[in-house]
Amino acid sequence: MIALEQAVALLTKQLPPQTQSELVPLSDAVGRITACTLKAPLAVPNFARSAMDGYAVYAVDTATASREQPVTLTVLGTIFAGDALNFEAQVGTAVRIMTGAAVPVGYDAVVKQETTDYGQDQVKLYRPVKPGKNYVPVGEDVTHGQTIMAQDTYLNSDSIGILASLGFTTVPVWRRLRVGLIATGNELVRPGQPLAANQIYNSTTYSLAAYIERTGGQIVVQTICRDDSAALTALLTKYSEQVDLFITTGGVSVGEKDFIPATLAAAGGQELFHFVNLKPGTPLYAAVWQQRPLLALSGNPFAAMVNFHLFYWALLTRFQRNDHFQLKQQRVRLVAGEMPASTMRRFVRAERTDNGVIIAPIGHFSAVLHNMVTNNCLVEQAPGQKLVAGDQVTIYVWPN
Ligand SMILES: Nc1nc2c(c(=O)[nH]1)N[C@H]1C(S)=C(S)[C@@H](COP(=O)(O)OP(=O)(O)OC[C@H]3O[C@@H](n4cnc5c(N)ncnc54)[C@H](O)[C@@H]3O)O[C@H]1N2
Ligand code: MOO
Repeated sequence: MIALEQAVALLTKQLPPQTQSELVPLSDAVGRITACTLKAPLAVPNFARSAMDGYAVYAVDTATASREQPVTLTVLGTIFAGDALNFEAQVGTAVRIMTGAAVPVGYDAVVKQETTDYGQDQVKLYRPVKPGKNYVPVGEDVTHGQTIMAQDTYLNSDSIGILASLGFTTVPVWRRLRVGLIATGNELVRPGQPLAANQIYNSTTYSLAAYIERTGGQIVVQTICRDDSAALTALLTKYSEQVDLFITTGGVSVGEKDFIPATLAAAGGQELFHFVNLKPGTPLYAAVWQQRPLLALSGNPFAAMVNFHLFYWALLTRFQRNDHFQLKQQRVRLVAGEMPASTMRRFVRAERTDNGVIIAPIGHFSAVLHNMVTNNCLVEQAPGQKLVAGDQVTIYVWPN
């Protein structure tokens, strides 16, 4: 049986970094990765502006100002944010100015109004200011031509505002990872359809689709396939040109209908591994088919999610060229709960809190899904290791 890390390396090798980019509207770019270096097409601000409501002045005129002996300056007029400039600055004068308004060329400081008499035609200044005080120079935030984002930068919510401040309306990003999701099993029914006797709703691919779409992937197809080689081969053939990665669920164990490995072999697929040294989800299978990786997850819903987390984020990280998508490992304290030893390396669902991680007393079967509402990470358990409260443990946390 292959080791987990070896299996991850074998599979990720089959999905090279994305080389195709696309332009997306700025409002759709959050969560995407820049496909080239972005440089500032203008300075921000691109005019010198006031940081305060007050009076634009020559700093030198204010040198002797004090409460007892104010300096009096003639006020040439008022400028608001957005106004065009029509004042000629002269020594011995001031202009009433509001925050964000352009400072007329010549003035080199702004006296904030609280240290004046708020005069309209003439203003008394009670305190000196140094050149540059309350004066925002061109390019205080960004200079013209500055590299604002390197290639392969993850665009967070703040990045969108930064690009808006520079006038971007579209952003070049790497194209999405296109995924085909196929749930196999004669017992599976799509939510919305009536359940016949002994059938269940397909749940796993709904979680997978939610994770994939939330992190910038595109679901090309999400469907149920009967336990039938011809049907599976037909589906793979139909979508192979449209996807970068196939993910299937079920049909990989040793049961008589566990037909995925045999189907792939018959269709010319090249097996990468079958059965990985982990629990749950041991019968995990992967192959390359028509130059595309196919990851076949265990059928049991929680086992499938463990399989998914341990492999998908590594694939996405490489494909989208950014560590944001990595499954993060942390060492934390197990504050409550325990787990008996397992002969195999095991991943246990747990709840990460501000104080440490908690393993619930029940609900650890691989067909149990409901408690993933509150469980939000996996705790690693080495073969033969018992987990008890107080232990330092390694947890795996998936990206947002
Ligand atoms: N004789 C043995 N039997 C089994 C072994 C074994 O080693 N020897 N391994 C068990 C383990 S461990 C697992 S995990 C499962 C994995 O089997 P498959 O991956 O082939 O999955 P299925 O048999 O198709 O399904 C298992 C279980 O999960 C339900 N299921 C499947 N797909 C979905 C879905 N999309 N949504 C919701 N539920 C799903 C399915 O109905 C089954 O109940 O094999 C054990 N057996
Ligand atoms: O892979 Mo199974 O879910 O280990 O029990």
